[in-house]
Amino acid sequence: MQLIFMGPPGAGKGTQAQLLATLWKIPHISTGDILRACVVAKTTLGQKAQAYMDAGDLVPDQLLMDIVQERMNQPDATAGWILDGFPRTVPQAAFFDTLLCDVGGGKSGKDCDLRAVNLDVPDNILVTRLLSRGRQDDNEQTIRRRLQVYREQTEPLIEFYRDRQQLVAVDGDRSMEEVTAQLQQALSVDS
Ligand SMILES: Nc1ncnc2c1ncn2[C@@H]1O[C@H](COP(=O)(O)OP(=O)(O)OP(=O)(O)O)[C@@H](O)[C@H]1O
Ligand SMILES: Nc1ncnc2c1ncn2[C@@H]1O[C@H](COP(=O)(O)O)[C@@H](O)[C@H]1O
Repeated sequence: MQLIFMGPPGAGKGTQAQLLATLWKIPHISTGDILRACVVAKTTLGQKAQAYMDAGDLVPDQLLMDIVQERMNQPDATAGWILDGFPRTVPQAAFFDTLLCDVGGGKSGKDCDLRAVNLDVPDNILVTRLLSRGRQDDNEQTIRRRLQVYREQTEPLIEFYRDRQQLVAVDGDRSMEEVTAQLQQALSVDS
């Protein structure tokens, strides 16, 4: 199963991806988690990324492409994965198609079983959820910026995947259990 989880900050991507990846025994690959680990470890990458993350801006595409390329080449990523937080820009999505072609024996993202799940949640609910999550980038100013960046740079990917008939739209403004059930149904997996 090759899944991309999309949606605005606070939509529940990480929550659902973690749960379903455990259930389906495939890796949950969160670029945000990878970057936060690099910040904590004070790696060169973490030092480059921190200011962007604290401001609610996207980290430059090239850094993300390097991270994802390395991660997708690890042995546990051969049988499938849930990718959470990537791609987030049109250049990232184009890069990902090429990468899938390289690691997937010549089948590009367009031709493989990739599905892009979009979790839709209204802004007022997102802000409430994020303020109560209380991560370092969950203050009011950064949340507003992340939502703006999402609308400008990431939301266009919904049409990108819809045009390719790979989009699965799910209402994320439900309880966690209801969202999980919707996802299982939409992706036709019972367990
Ligand atoms: N269906 C839900 N109902 C209520 N709260 C939820 C739901 N799903 C997730 N949450 C809570 O909302 C917060 C944000 O969820 P989560 O971290 O999964 O979002 P995300 O889309 O991964 O966000 P980000 O892109 O900012 O990392 C968390 O505190 C989580 O517990
Ligand atoms: N795909 C990405 N492109 C650019 N920047 C990214 C990407 N994924 C994560 N980031 C940065 O990390 C924070 C937190 O990510 P979450 O997915 O919300 O945990 C994000 O605001 C970007 O600065």
